[in-house]
Amino acid sequence: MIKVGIIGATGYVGGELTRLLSQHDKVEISFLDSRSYASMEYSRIYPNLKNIVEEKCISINIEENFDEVDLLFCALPHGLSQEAVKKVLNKGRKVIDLSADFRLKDGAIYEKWYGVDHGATEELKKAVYGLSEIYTQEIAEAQLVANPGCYPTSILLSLYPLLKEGIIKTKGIIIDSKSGVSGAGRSPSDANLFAQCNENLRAYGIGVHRHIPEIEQELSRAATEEVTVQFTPHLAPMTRGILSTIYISNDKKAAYRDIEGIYDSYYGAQPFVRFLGEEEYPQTKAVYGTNYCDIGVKIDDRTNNLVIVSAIDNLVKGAAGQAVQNMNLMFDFKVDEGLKQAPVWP
Ligand SMILES: NC(=O)C1=CN([C@@H]2O[C@H](COP(=O)(O)OP(=O)(O)OC[C@H]3O[C@@H](n4cnc5c(N)ncnc54)[C@H](OP(=O)(O)O)[C@@H]3O)[C@@H](O)[C@H]2O)C=CC1
Ligand SMILES: CC(=O)N[C@@H](CCC(=O)OP(=O)(O)O)C(=O)O
Repeated sequence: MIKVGIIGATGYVGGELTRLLSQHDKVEISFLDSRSYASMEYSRIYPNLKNIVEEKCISINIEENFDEVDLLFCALPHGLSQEAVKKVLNKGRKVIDLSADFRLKDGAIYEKWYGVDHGATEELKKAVYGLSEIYTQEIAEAQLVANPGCYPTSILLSLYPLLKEGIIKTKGIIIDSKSGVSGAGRSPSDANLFAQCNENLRAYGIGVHRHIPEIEQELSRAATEEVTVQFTPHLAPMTRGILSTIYISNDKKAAYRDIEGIYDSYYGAQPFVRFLGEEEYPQTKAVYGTNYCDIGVKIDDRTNNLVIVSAIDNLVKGAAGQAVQNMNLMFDFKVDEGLKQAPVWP
């Protein structure tokens, strides 16, 4: 049994971490930190957890509360967890940060894309990028895991194996992703008002979205050469889910059976990546509330394009579920412990 604490526990990602951890047999939640709701019962904020999570929120004292836990989850907006991460590492404990602060290996690239200084570049060197199925061994040995972004998770699980095995081109990759509104977090904003999201679909951040350097960093590692991508995210009128559709011209003449073989060798023994083949296409409802990532592939001989589609739940595989999966790796628990829920349907 390990003790964990969550800071930023009242955000959507914190809420999802609490839901998943409340069902994990090897975990005891020590504290649920909140600035805004200190002393309030947690289930007043997350009514789905009534009679399941009895704790009240507290505003933690870093020095005292960090001594209680084996692992800290940081689910704060970017730029806010660096001091906490430094303290946890100094105390020799483990931490999983769900923000973008430790994902980019180069602090200068973080500063360019996020527009804020990086205050923990030494700690950055210790961070392991937490894409569970790809960096499994490094994550198991890590003290600091940088949990991937939601869009990057859906994209990298699809593309990393194919680039690593050299079966697709590194140039001209086009990615079109659609996200549910919970991807924007719980803080209200004009752009996320119901009347403006419902029955609406819109692109945003074309060529400037903050996940571009993260996607390119990891695809370049896979390909061992610089990879650039055309990435367009869209806000879709749904609560959860990301559907990514990726287009690459099939100039290397990849055959379906070779692609299937590569996915099978990377994910055949992994519980959460389901390869659907070339006849079935992933859909967000089929992974809703779960840690699954569904992937499908179509080779279009008429246009000479390879089209890859992937679906995840942004709050689970795209955030809290992948973090719990990483915790399982770090503490040598079964990889699917606490994550075995089947998706709801319809
Ligand atoms: N939403 C998603 O799908 C995903 C989110 N992420 C990342 O996870 C992290 C948390 O995201 P999410 O839960 O969606 O965000 P939310 O905005 O829903 O929650 C963040 C929480 O952080 C706390 N907080 C503490 N200090 C501040 C501050 N100065 N400003 C704002 N909030 C503060 C707030 O709780 P309180 O006031 O109670 O302390 C708030 O509830 C972010 O870094 C996000 O980018 C990663 C992958 C997917
Ligand atoms: C729909 C929506 O707004 N999505 C968010 C996803 C951000 C996120 O969660 O990513 P980080 O963890 O890297 O901050 C966005 O596009 O900014």
